[in-house]
Amino acid sequence: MTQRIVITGAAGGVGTLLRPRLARKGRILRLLDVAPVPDAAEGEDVECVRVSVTDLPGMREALTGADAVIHLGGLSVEGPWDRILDININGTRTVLEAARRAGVPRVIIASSSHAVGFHPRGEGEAPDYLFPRPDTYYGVSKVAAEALGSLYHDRYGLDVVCVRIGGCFETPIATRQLATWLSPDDCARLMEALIAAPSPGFRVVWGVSDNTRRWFSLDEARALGYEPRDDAERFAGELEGRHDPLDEIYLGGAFCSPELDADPDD
Ligand SMILES: NC(=O)C1=CN([C@@H]2O[C@H](COP(=O)(O)OP(=O)(O)OC[C@H]3O[C@@H](n4cnc5c(N)ncnc54)[C@H](O)[C@@H]3O)[C@@H](O)[C@H]2O)C=CC1
Ligand SMILES: O=C(O)[C@H]1OC(=O)[C@H](O)[C@@H](O)[C@@H]1O
Repeated sequence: MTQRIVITGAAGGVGTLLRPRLARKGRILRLLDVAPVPDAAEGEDVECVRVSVTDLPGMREALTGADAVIHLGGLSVEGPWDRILDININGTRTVLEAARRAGVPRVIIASSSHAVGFHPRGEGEAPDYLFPRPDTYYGVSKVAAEALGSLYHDRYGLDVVCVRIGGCFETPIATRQLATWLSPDDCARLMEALIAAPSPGFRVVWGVSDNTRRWFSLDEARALGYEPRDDAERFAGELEGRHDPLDEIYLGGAFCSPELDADPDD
C-alpha cells in the first residue's frame, strides 16, 4: 500500500529540509503551499499542490487519500494580528477540519518554543506540556494551534501531535540555537517517529536535537520513538558571539522584546 503524507508550507525552510529526508519507497509526499513548490525531480515521488491552508474546500481535496499531514504552513515569525489570526489560527483550524472531513487520521502540527517564550529560562530542562506563556501574537497562534489539536482529538478522535520546534535550520544560526537547534536529520527522525507511533492520541512534544546545552525535555518525544543523534555543540566556536541578552532571561529570547510589537498604535 502506498502511503501518502501531506506537508503544508512545503516550500518553506523546514519543508525544503524535510522533502529529501522523508522520501521513502512506497510513499508519496504531497507538497502543499501558496508559494510555488519546485517540481518533482527525476524519480522523486512527490505531488505539488498550490492551495492556501485557509481554503477549506481546497484543503479537503488536497488531503483526500492522505495517511497523515505535517502542518508547517503559515507565518513563521511575528506579524500583524489580522494575518496571524487568519493564516495561523484559522489556517490550522481549516487543516484540522479538512483532515476530519477527508478522513485523515493523523495531523502533526508545527508549534514553537514561542508558545511558552515568556517562561523564565530557569535551571534545568523545560518540561513537556509546559503551560502556555506566549511571547508574541505568533506564539499565541501556536498556543491556539495546540488547543485546536486537543479539541480535534477529544471531539473527533484524530491523532494530533504538536511539536514545539526549537530552531530547525541546516546549521544553528545563533548562540541560543546551541540549546534549541533541531537538526534537519533529527527533524526527519522525529517526523518518522510521529508518523509511525501507534495511536498517540493528543501529545505535545519538544522538537530539539540532543544538544549538550539543551533547554527542553526530550522525554515525551522519546516516548513516541524519537531517537535524536545530533548535537549543536560542534558549532559552538562559530556561534559564541551571536547572542541576545534576552536569551539569558526567557525561553523565547529576542521574541520577548517589546520592539517586536507588530501592531504599534502610532
Ligand atoms: N524553522 C524553525 O526553526 C521553526 C519553525 N517553526 C514552525 O514550523 C513551520 C515551518 O517553519 P519554516 O519552514 O521555518 O517557515 P517558512 O516561513 O520558511 O515557511 C512557511 C511556509 O508556509 C507557506 N505559507 C504561508 N502562508 C500559507 C498559506 N496560507 N497556505 C499555505 N502555505 C502557506 C509559506 O509560503 C512558506 O513556504 C512554521 O509553522 C513555523 O512556525 C516553529 C519553530 C521553529
Ligand atoms: O526561536 C527560534 O529560533 C525559531 O522559532 C520559531 O518559531 C521561528 O519560526 C523561527 O524563525 C525561529 O528562528
